This record gives sequence, C-alpha cells and structure tokens, in this order.
Amino acid sequence: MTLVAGVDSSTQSCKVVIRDATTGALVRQGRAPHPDGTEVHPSHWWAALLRALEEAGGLDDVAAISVAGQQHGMVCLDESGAVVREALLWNDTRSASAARDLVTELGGAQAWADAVGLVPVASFTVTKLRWLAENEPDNARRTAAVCLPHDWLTWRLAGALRTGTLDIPSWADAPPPPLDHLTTDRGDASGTGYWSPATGAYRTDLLKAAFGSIPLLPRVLGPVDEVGAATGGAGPVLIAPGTGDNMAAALGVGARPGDVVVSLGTSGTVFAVTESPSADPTGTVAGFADATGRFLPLVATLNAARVMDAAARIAGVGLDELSDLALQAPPGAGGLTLVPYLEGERTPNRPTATGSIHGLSLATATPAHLARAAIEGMLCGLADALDAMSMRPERVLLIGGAARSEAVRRIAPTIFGVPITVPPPAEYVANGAAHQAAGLLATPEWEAEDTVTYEAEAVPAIRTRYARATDHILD
Ligand SMILES: Nc1ncnc2c1ncn2[C@@H]1O[C@H](COP(=O)(O)OP(=O)(O)O)[C@@H](O)[C@H]1O
Ligand SMILES: O=C(CO)[C@@H](O)[C@H](O)COP(=O)(O)O
Repeated sequence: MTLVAGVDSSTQSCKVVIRDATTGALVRQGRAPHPDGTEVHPSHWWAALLRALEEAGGLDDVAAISVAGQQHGMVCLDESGAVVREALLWNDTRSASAARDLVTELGGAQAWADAVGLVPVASFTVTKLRWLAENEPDNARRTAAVCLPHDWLTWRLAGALRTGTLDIPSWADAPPPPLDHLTTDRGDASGTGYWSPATGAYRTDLLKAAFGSIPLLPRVLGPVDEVGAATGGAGPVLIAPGTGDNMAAALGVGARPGDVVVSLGTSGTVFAVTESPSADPTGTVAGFADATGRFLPLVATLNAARVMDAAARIAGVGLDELSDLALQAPPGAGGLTLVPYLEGERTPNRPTATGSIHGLSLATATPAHLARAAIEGMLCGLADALDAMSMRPERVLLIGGAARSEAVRRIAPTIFGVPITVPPPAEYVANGAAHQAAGLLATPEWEAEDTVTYEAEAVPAIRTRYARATDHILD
C-alpha cells in the first residue's frame, strides 16, 4: 500500500491524516493543539506538526505529503531565515485602520477588487504588512522575506526532510533553508492582497505601496508541482505545494461547481469552486483562487465554532450537552437573539464590534434558550454570507468542527432555507492536503463519502430578528 500524508495547520490545532494513496482510506491520524491568541510564533506550529506527525506514526512509510494551513497570517523572515516577530494571524484585527488607508490610497474598493479580487480588511496579509511598517519600523526593516503559515511549514519541512533533521532537538540547531526555497500556491497567494488570481502574478507594486519595500516572496507553484523530494525512511518523500485551509477543504470534500461549502471552524466560511475569477467591490466576497487551477469565491466570518465554545462555557456544560439543550428550545429561541461578534467581525466589516444578546425575558433566561440563540446567531451570519455569494447552489455542504453538533446540523436548514448536506465528520482540510499529495503519484480516484441530508422548514423570522439585532451592538 502506498501512503500519503495531509496536514491541516489551522488556527486551533495541527491535524495529520495518513491515507492510502489509491483508495483514500484513512490509515492513521494525529493532532496537537496550537496556543491561543491572534499572534503566534511559528515555532509553535512546527512543534505541533511534529507532535501530530508522531501521533500519526511518522513519515517513514509515506510517499508524499502536503501541508494546508490557516490563510493570510503574516510570517516575516530576516536575511538568515529567522522569524522576525510573532506571526499576525487572519483573526488579528489591529490592522483595521491600515486596511481603510490602503483602500483610500488606491482609489477605492473597486480598484482593489479589479487588481487582486479582494478589498482589504484586517484579515489580509497586505494590511498586516502596512501595520508593521507603521508600528514596528525596525522589524519591517529586518524583513527580508514574507510568507504565509503553510508556506513557512512547507519550507521548514522540506529543509528538515532534506537534511534528515525531522526531530525537535536537532532541528532547533539546524539552520533554516535558503530563503529562495520558499514556495506557495495559487490558493494561499490569492489571500495576500498582492497576488492576482485573474492574472496569476504578484502585484509587487501594491506590496511596495503598502510596505515601502518588496521583500522576497515565495515562488507560486501550480497544483501538481513538487516542492521537492526529500529522503525519508523508506525512500524519497515527495512534497506537494500545499494550500490555504479553505482551498484544501474544497478538495477534501470533493466540491464541484454548483456546490457551496459552509465550514464552521474557528472561522465561518462559505465558498464555492468556480471556473472564472470574481471581483466583488463591496468586499464581502473575496475572489480567491483554489488549489486546482480554478477559483474559490469565499465569504468569511471571524466567529463560528468558538461561539459555541463560549455558550457552553456560560451555560457550564460540554459541547454535546449544549447541542442537546439547543434542541430543547423552540426555533427562534423564544425571541432570544445572539449576535456573535465575539472577536470583532470581518463580515460585516466591524473589527471592533462586540457580541450582544437581545430579547432576554424571564421565559428566555434559560441555558436551553441561550444554546439555541448561540447556534442560530452563528448560522445567521453565515446565511448572510451565502446570500452574498448570489448563487443558487445545487448542494450546500456543511463541514468543520462545529458541524459535529447535531443541533447545528438540524438547525442549519431552518436558517439557510435549503436542505443541508452533511458528509461524515472528518478532517476535510487534512484530507484535501492528502488528496493533493496523492496527486503527485497518480490522479487520485477516491470514493466520495456518503452524506446525510438535513431538511426542515425555513423560519425566516429568525433572520429578520437577527438583522434588527445587528443594528444594536456596542463597539
Ligand atoms: N461536537 C461539537 N460541537 C460543537 N463544536 C465542536 C464540536 N466538536 C468540535 N467543536 C469545535 O470545533 C472547533 C474546531 O474546529 P476546527 O474545524 O478543527 O477548527 P480550526 O480548523 O479553525 O482549528 C473548536 O472550537 C471545537 O470546540
Ligand atoms: O481567514 C480565513 C479565510 O479567508 C479563515 O478561514 C482562515 O483560513 C482560518 O481558518 P480556520 O482556522 O477557521 O479553519
């Protein structure tokens, strides 16, 4: 049996799956947590990757590997390849005013949408670089190269495999690979704000305007290009380009044109695979590229699975009990409405917003009503995202950590107003990365997973009330 490995280095943890390259069957897996916070030193991702790989039984018998990662995070490297400062993650909102300035300087939102398919908000790398230039000029001056989380991990992994130093003590002493070995892919490059999905080229002019100089950027690989081959225990380990986590999820779940995927991880995302690039001047839909040579229009919210974590904490219950509680309350939670802007919000662009609860009465002041309102509020934000996609999807697929909740699966059709297709709970980002790795060996023909379809009558009043509630939030 030939094995491939897929990695998902996401916001909260690193997950590794080892799969049969021919059938896609899961052979073994591992995971390790990442630290909390919106700025994280990349060494934590490396340590978590090594722990997750170890738990997954290592790479000795693996023929190819691919790393997918959280999008947009700013990783700055100096001339020697050392990390200049903690990486600013996609959910770090300190660059909100830098984003506003960049939009104004280029002549408005339409100019950005035309140039790179997106309009800057705090999540995108280009705004973080502007923030760095303005607030930490010494760090900006030391920055010789800029890359993204999956680029950095791929670069270090390729170096460690090549030099036979894939273990913590010797790796710590090993020098970083040369900067010009850095690679990325279309999918992740499209989330920087200085690479155009439409032309397939960097816009170094926009980078220079934002940052004041043009650091070295990773080489953009095609979908089945190899980063390189490195000698592992049983032979060479091929390394695939990797991609952003949402692009990998699209691969992992087998999304095809006509599908919309709703992913409930740390972020909430709604995305579709399309044949042509998009450019939404409202900035709601980011016109990303995918990992296959096509495109991935995407709407992201900052608040998804962690809204449920927070509700469970308030109610003093675990996630399974939260799900049971939510199903005990009526649709609409008796009027209790939760606006889940717990980390500020990206869609709508309210970086300094906070969450709020409306419609509290003696009758709705119960853990069950709170649980239902939290899930409904999280899903209302994503239903707005689906509307913004302006598509009539053939299927709406629900994935991500919070899709493991039965309440989420059953409430989703009442909010979205369409049937919801749920594949079995799995690590679809890591699966997508493994699929990409298998593509280096032969065209993978993995069987699609069986799905369950959840149907329920739509309750539009919930979204109407939610829309009214979003007018009354505190910054
Ligand atoms: N049964 C469940 N019900 C609700 N949320 C869950 C459940 N299982 C996991 N989660 C949540 O899913 C999140 C992790 O999802 P994941 O998609 O792995 O996130 P990320 O990729 O952003 O790190 C956590 O916030 C976790 O609490
Ligand atoms: O910023 C985005 C998409 O534009 C996020 O989706 C990040 O890519 C983080 O993803 P998760 O950790 O939630 O999977």
